[in-house]
Amino acid sequence: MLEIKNISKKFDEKYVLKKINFTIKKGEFFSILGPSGSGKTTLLRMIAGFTKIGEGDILINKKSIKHLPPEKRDVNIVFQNLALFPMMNVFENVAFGLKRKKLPKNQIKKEVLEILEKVGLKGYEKRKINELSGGQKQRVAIARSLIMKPSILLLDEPLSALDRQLREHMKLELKILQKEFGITFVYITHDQSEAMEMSDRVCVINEGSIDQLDTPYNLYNHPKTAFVASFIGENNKFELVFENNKLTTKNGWILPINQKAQYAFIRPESIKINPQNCEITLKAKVNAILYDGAKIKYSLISEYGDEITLITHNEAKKANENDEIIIGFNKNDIKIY
Ligand SMILES: Nc1ncnc2c1ncn2[C@@H]1O[C@H](COP(=O)(O)OP(=O)(O)OP(=O)(O)O)[C@@H](O)[C@H]1O
Repeated sequence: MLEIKNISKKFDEKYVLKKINFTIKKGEFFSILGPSGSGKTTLLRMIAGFTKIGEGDILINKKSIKHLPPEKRDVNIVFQNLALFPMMNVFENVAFGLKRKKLPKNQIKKEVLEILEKVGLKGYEKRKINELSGGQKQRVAIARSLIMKPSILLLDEPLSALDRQLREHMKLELKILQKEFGITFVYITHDQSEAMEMSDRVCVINEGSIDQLDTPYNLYNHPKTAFVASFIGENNKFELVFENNKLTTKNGWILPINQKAQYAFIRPESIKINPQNCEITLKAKVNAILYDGAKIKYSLISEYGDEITLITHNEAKKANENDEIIIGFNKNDIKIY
């Protein structure tokens, strides 16, 4: 339903977006993920109509929206700073768009009360915005957008101001609301775990270009570039040297791969302690251990001096600090770029 066609954008003679192409399906939870400055907000503002589309076009339901003003685009946006009206109470904030549409008073009341119940704010109608917690403000902002029943809701880092626990909770709530309303979400974030956990598909942007557009599963298991391999999830990264037909790390560990490459990656959970039957084994020393209940993270130094992180999930501790251990993994676990 939303097509981004060959979009490029220059600011001060420098391209911040380069030939961006993708299509978003109706009802999809779609994230645009990238580091700070990669061009995410610029793209979102073009969809919303706040930044002029330079080269390329944007289509909603096959019609170009290039020349439509923001209010005619059937999209709504939840800003990072929420942009709520501080002088109005919760009811008035949520009712704002419907009032502007001049709907009858009793219909506005009915719809506002319905949506407030859905976002868990029943009974908060008369509260002032500054009398709400961060999570409650967030829900008002979302209710205010959802009530307009846009085809597409754009969300620009909407959870970034919340503390960790609330953010975790709101991730789940957002996902549930999105499914319930069946609205297409375009979600901007620099936080890979937010994008991975909530999205149907994620578009990874790096320096203005798409590195990979894929499902969270494929981004994690089949990253197409070294950037995606290091940006998504935890990964062990090795810089490589190719000499005398041998691929080695800078510290001299020879990889069992007869091919030129610049980087190798091995996921921390692919590496085993004291393995039974792994194709590759190395000696390593345990430098430090981080325990968080669900997982244990071991920071190791291999016999060649390479730093390696190993993660086990919900298992008893298998080694202590300063222990000399054997670690192992299979050839398939090594991804090269
Ligand atoms: N109006 C503007 N004039 C000039 N340069 C701009 C303008 N808006 C954005 N830029 C530049 O374009 C680049 C992309 O910015 P953008 O805000 O889209 O990135 P982002 O990925 O959303 O980053 P963040 O996560 O930090 O918000 C940055 O280098 C930024 O400085």
